[in-house]
Amino acid sequence: MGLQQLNHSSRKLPQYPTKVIQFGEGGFLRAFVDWQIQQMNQKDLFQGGVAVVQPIGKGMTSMLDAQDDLYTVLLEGKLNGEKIQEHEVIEAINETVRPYEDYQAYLDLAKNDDAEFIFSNTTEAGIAFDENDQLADRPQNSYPGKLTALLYERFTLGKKGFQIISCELINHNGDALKKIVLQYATLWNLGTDFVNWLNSENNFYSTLVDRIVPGYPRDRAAELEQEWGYRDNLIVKAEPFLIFVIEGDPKLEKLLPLRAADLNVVVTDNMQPYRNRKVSLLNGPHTTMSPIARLAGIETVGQVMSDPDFYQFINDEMYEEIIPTVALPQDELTEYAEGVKERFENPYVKHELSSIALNSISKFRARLLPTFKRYAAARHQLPQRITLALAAYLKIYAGKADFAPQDTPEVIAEFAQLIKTNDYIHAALADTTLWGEDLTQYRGLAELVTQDIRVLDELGARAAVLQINQ
Ligand SMILES: NC(=O)c1ccc[n+]([C@@H]2O[C@H](COP(=O)([O-])OP(=O)(O)OC[C@H]3O[C@@H](n4cnc5c(N)ncnc54)[C@H](O)[C@@H]3O)[C@@H](O)[C@H]2O)c1
Ligand SMILES: O=P(O)(O)OC[C@@H](O)[C@@H](O)[C@H](O)[C@H](O)CO
Repeated sequence: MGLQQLNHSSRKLPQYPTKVIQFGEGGFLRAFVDWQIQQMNQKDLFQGGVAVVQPIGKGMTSMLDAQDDLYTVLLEGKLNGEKIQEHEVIEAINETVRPYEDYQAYLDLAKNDDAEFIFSNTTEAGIAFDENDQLADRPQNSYPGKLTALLYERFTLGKKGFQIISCELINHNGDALKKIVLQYATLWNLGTDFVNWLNSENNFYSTLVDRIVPGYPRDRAAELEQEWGYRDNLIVKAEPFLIFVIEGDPKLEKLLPLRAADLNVVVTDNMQPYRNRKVSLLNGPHTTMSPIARLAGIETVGQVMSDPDFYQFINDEMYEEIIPTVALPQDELTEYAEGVKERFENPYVKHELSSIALNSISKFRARLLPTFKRYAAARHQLPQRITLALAAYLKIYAGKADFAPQDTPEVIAEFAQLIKTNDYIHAALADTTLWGEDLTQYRGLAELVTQDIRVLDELGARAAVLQINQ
C-alpha cells in the first residue's frame, strides 16, 4: 500500500495565531527559526504560528501548501559528545503567501494584530536596494522593497510596529536592512511620520545564525518515508547543534522566550566576535572548499574531510590563514575550529558542495575577502589557499568547469561581459561591482590567480592543492 502524504488529515494540530511573518521558505529557516518556534510552542512559551512569504517568484511554498504546511526536520549528528538521530514534524507554519500571485494577500498581513515578529533569510543576495522598486509595484522586486511596502501599510493602518530579526549572513544584517528601508522611505516620499514610526515602533535586530542545514536528504528520503510511514517532499535535514546570537535590547528575551525554551540563544549588545569567528572559520572554509573540491570531482563536505589532501588543505587554511587574522583568544579559536571540523565530518550529514556554491560571488566577498584583506595587510603577502579558491571561482564563472555557476542574474550577466574582455582575469579582479573594491590593487594577486588557473586547467584541482600542501 502506498504511503499517505503528510497533511492535516493525519494530525490533530494546535491552532496558534500568526505571530510571525517570515520572508523565505528555504531549508535553513524551516530547520532553524520554525524549528525553534515549535520548541517554544511545545513548552507553551510562545503559542504562535508563522505566515511564510515567498520572497521571489519561484519557490517552494506551493509544495508546503500541498502538505498543509507540515514538514519533517531530521536532526542527525553529535551534540556535546552525544549521538543524536531524531525527527519531528514541524507544525509552526499556519499559511503561505505568494506576493507574485496575490499581492493583496501579502499586504493584508499588515492587518494582523497578533503579528509581532518578522524573520527573514533571503540569502546574502536578498538585502539589496533596487532603485527601480516603487511603492505602487505589486510586488516590489527586492525583499527590502517588499518589506517597506508592508511596513508602510501597517503604519497607514495605525497599528503597532514589529520586531524585525534578519538572519541573512551579512554583517550587521538588521542595520543593513533598516538602512535600505529608510532609503525607500526617502525614495518613495513616505513622509517623516512614517520614518518616526519606523524608528520608534520597530526594532531591527542584527543576528548571527549557525546550524548546518544540508536540506532535503535526496539519497535517503524514500527509506526515511518508509520508516516514518508517511510521504514528505520537504524533509529538512540539519545538525543538532545551533547557536542564535541576537544583537539588541535584552527585552526581546521576554517577547521571544527562546532561551527559556533551553535553546542556545545569546542576546547581546555586541555580536561581532561571534560573527567573525563563525563566518571566517566555518563559512570561510566552506566557501574555499566548494569550488576547488568540486573541480576535483568531490561532491560533499564529508568527502572533503575524509580526503587526506583536502583535509590538510582546509586544516592549514584554518590554522595558517584564518585564525591568525581573527582578534579573539587563540584557545577559543582553536576550540571553535576543532568543533567546526567535527561538524564538517558529521557522518550523518551529506552536505552538498553544490548547495554551498549558490551565489558564490557574494559569499566570497562576505566570507573570505575580509580574511584575505586582514592577512594581506598583516603579512604583506597573499593567503595562498584563499587565493586558489578565488582562482577556482574565476575558472568556474568563465564557464570552464563541468558544472555551471549558480548565481543571481546580475552576477551571471556581469561575468558574461567580463569573459568578452581581452584580459578576463584582470577585468574580473578589477570589477568593483563584484567585490566592492578593485582586487588588482593587491600586489601580485593577478599574477598568482593567473598561475593558479593555469595549474587548475593543466594539472587539475588536486594538483593545485598538493602544490600548496607541500
Ligand atoms: N543551509 C545552511 O546550512 C545555512 C546555515 C546557516 C545560514 N544559512 C543561510 O541561509 C540562506 C538560505 O539557505 P537555505 O539553505 O535555506 O537555502 P534555500 O535555497 O533553501 O532557500 C533560499 C531562500 O532565499 C530566498 N531567496 C533567494 N534569493 C533571493 C533574493 N535574491 N531575494 C529574496 N529572496 C531570495 C528564496 O526564496 C528562499 O526562500 C543562506 O544563503 C545562508 O545565508 C544557511
Ligand atoms: O547556506 P549558505 O549557502 O549561505 O552557505 C553554505 C554554508 O556555509 C552554510 O550554510 C553553513 O553551513 C551555515 O552557515 C552553518 O551555520
